[in-house]
Amino acid sequence: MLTEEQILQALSVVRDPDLKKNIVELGFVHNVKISADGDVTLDLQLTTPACPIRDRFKTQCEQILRDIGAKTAEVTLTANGRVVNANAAPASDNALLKDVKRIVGVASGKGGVGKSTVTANLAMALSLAGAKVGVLDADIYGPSMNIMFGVDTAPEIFDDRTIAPVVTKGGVSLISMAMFAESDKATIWRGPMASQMIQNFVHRVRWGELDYLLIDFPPGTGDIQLTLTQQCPLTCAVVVTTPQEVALADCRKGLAMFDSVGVPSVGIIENMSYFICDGCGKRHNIFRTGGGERISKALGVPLLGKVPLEPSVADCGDLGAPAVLRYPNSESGRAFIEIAEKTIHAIAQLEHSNSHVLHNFNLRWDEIPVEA
Ligand SMILES: Nc1ncnc2c1ncn2[C@@H]1O[C@H](COP(=O)(O)OP(=O)(O)OP(=O)(O)O)[C@@H](O)[C@H]1O
Repeated sequence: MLTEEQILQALSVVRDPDLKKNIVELGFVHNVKISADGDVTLDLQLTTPACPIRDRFKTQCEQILRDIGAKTAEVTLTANGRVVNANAAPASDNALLKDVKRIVGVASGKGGVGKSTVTANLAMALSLAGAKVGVLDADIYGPSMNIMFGVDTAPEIFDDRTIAPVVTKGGVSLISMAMFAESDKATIWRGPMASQMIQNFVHRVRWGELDYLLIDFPPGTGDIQLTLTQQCPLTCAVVVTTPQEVALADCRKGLAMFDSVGVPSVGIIENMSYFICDGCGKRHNIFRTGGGERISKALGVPLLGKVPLEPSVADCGDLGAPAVLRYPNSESGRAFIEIAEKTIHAIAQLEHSNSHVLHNFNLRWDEIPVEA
């Protein structure tokens, strides 16, 4: 007669390649039941229903249980307190995107330039202009879109493993990596897991009918970003920068990354361009000026607009409503509205030009000179 101890001992050879520990020490094994006839059932609790190797885990564990003498073995996969159907037929790859008219990647060559802030405000400005808009927060390093939109509800996950986005104030459909992480724990999305998760978000979310789906990219131009450009059927991209030389150099890398995979960049957005003092009303250029124009001219990618550094922009991020919704008449609010109009125009031009690749920088994205 098998014991629970023997079962756990035997299953400890199954390792999670991402977490580099075995499934018993990771606490994945629950509800071990051994019948008088030697039938064994147990639950295997996954960190995500989208675990890329969940089927392999199930097969491997059931085989081990039979090998050590179980008459029959049944492993039930669970995640987030629900049963995961390992054999559920996956939704056909782009089926749920069929009513999404355009997918726009929002990227930055480096972190901290305000890419997420710009994505949230651009989405809201497009929505306020009457478009149906979705946002996929794929910033695996610091998903923050749920905070920026003041959303704290979890999305509904259906039996067929599709997900319903959460609709924010102002009517934007939102899915964020943050909704799938425990808020009090640092979640490290490792390469393959992050990539699988992003694929699920793109292909398993019931986006419904959208005019624009904005994807907030992780900052930088590494492998993850490149994979994302290949996984998402992007219509085009916009790149966010600040006027600083160091940010501009990275902005070129971002543009060249999209170029290298044949995704046209329709514009550059310069954030934190200047500061207007609420005391003296004077405009202060904190960074050097003209950077956005220079890079736009050099690479032939339109500058969609400049957003000032304004406390209300940062405040809205903290308080859960994009500035353009709360202060549409502020300098930054007006800048975001203008940027949204120019983005609509740039995408329409791209669609009418019928050309897939607008630019040819003749630069390898990882070999960009540092000078702007
Ligand atoms: N125009 C602005 N005026 C004032 N504060 C801003 C502005 N743009 C961004 N910020 C603030 O700067 C900080 C960084 O912005 P954000 O998180 O959007 O950057 P990011 O480029 O997405 O960062 P990362 O991708 O590295 O996480 C935030 O605190 C945000 O509120």
